Amino acid sequence: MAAQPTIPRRGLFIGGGWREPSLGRRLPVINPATEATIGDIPAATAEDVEIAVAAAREAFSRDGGRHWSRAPGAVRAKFLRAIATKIKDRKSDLALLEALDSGKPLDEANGDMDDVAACFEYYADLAEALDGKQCSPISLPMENLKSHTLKEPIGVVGMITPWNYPLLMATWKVAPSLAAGCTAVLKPSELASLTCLELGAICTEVGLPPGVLNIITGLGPEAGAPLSSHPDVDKVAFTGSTETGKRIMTAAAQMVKPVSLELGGKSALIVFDDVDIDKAVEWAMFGIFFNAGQVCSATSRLLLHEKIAKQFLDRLVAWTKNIKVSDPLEEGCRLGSVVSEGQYEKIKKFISTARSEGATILYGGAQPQHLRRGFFIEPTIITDVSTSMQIWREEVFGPVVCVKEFKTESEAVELANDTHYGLGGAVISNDEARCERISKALHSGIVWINCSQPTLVQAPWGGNKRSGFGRELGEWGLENYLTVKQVTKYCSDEPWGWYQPPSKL
Ligand SMILES: NC(=O)c1ccc[n+]([C@@H]2O[C@H](COP(=O)([O-])OP(=O)(O)OC[C@H]3O[C@@H](n4cnc5c(N)ncnc54)[C@H](O)[C@@H]3O)[C@@H](O)[C@H]2O)c1
Ligand SMILES: C[N+](C)(C)CCCC=O
Repeated sequence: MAAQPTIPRRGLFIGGGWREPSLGRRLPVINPATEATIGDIPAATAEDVEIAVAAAREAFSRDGGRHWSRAPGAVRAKFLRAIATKIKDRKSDLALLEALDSGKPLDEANGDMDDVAACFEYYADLAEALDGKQCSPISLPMENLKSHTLKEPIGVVGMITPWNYPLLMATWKVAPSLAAGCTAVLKPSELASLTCLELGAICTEVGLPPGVLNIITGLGPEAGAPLSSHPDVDKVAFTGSTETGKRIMTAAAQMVKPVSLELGGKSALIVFDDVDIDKAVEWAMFGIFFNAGQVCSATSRLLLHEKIAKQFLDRLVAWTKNIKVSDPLEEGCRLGSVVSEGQYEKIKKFISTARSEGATILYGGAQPQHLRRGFFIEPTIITDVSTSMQIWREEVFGPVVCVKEFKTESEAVELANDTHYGLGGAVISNDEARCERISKALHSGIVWINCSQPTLVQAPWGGNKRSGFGRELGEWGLENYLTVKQVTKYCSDEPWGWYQPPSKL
């Protein structure tokens, strides 16, 4: 097992320095795998939001923006690359903090840190490329007018993020917004904020100009709500539950403030009868047991062709029994604890409701026998599910998959689309044409073919329907933080000629 680190005691990161929260309150940090309190984080309130937003505004307009918001992208790229380098240098201690804070296996947390560094590097490249995209001419059907566009940073961004990938979800917003020239106030989830606070320490080490990134920790209603409704925040970027997303959107609407919303999901994985069963089983497991199913795009509804359903489920159970469920720091752990007692109780309730509604718990459904402390839930497979059951309709956000059989391709598509969500979807089949058809038929922002979950920083990420709108990652992620200005110039020696000039006396 990895050695337990000392949990750094941090304040709020505002204006390039650390501040105690105005009301002096702190929130406990609980290791969900042991239930032990391992540290605490500051609890920001509206007073702190005020100070953080002012710091971000001052940094945005400092020296007319010469050092940040209007500086060449190449200047900002230098800072983003320096942050990436520090993340890599500190990879093992950041991964350890992430695992202790969230309960995810250390191997997964290490992978997350690689993704964080790659994201900062990717947006460093895009910041540089932005310089070459300025002053793009617009083709016009006349000679006397010339137009071009400027891509400008949207301003001060409020960012509110969840706990399932604490530093990675924050990075998906911080890296592109800083690349664009915005300044930001980040409010990570109160359930897992440690690595985001360490990002503050890294910003200091790389000499990021004060106030460009501010990080305030605290509860949603106390710190998140005043941030989302603050009149001096130009845009709110949110990742979290659909319920909170609605609140954010309502608050932002009062100021006609743009929002991007990355919300929940109930994605389906469709498996046809022409597949290599074991290969497909492993993707089905990765789609729902990775990060204990606490993944917005988790393929939590498994649709099996009736001809292979029995054999598939037998193999799925056999493979699932083989998952190492343990303390996240144990070598080879593949399923850690869920993030908190609240989530643990919520997931158990979903399972008991499924049972009481007539579904069968084919495997799992309880706390593992060998782990009596910590918020662990066995990987759980639920069959005999009908489309009216809660387990089919609602996001569990835990290691729980529900299974249905289908006969035809159109039935599979209909079942997959039978949800208010529209984040992800996946199909496994050896028939390429069928996979193409299904990728077009699924009502979702992401489709995986012959896999589930691989995520690339270059490709757009986001959902339709109640999974939100806007796209993160790739060049779409940068556009989220840019506003396009049209500049039009009259360039003729002739007068405009609409009004009669006054007669000369
Ligand atoms: N679409 C995506 O890319 C994506 C990625 C990760 C997670 N998610 C979704 O996130 C959810 C799990 O995360 P969670 O439990 O942290 O979500 P949550 O909505 O409870 O919390 C998310 C963030 O919002 C804050 N918050 C809570 N109430 C608020 C309020 N009234 N005003 C402003 N901020 C408030 C929280 O403090 C936290 O920082 C799941 O539904 C999951 O699907 C989506
Ligand atoms: C693709 N990842 C890395 C699992 C991240 C998904 C983000 C949403 O939960």
